[in-house]
Amino acid sequence: MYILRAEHSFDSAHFLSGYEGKCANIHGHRWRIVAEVAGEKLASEGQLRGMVIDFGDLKRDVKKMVDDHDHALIIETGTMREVTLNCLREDGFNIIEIPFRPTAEEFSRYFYEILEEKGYQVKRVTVYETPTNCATYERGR
Ligand SMILES: Nc1nc2c(c(=O)[nH]1)N=C([C@H](O)[C@H](O)COP(=O)(O)OP(=O)(O)OP(=O)(O)O)CN2
Ligand SMILES: [Zn+2]
Repeated sequence: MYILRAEHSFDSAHFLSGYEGKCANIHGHRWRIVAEVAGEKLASEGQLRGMVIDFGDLKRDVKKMVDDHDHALIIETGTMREVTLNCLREDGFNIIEIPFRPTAEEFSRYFYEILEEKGYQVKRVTVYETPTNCATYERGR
């Protein structure tokens, strides 16, 4: 099996609702997303000869997915008062609501599923929350 890897980063803020400690406050990370996709066979002719897929396509899709989350405050639905959310939105802030706690683990599954929906045979997705801490999602066999 061949495994291809592409990575991209985005800068966004989050907080962990219900967390006891500093991560309960709004703070930012440079999130680094490493996506790995698999393929059994290489193309035998044409532009893709010797390739599973074109890195250019994979890079473009990973970058688009990641850029969609850049420079935002990413919050779990229901963890911020509507009035606060509305004020932030009215003041032009980019708020992304997601239906899960914004941890590295949850993001790794989330980005895995986005790439899967685009048709990739995803092997695993790793999300670095800091340069030294990451979580990886892959399907059990
Ligand atoms: N298993 C997980 N644990 C934690 C997660 C997570 O996603 N998965 N996330 C957090 C917080 O988001 C927090 O921002 C991480 O902070 P911390 O580990 O403290 O990272 P720092 O780089 O800020 O650490 P310093 O030691 O203060 O430099 C918490 N846990
Ligand atoms: Zn954090």
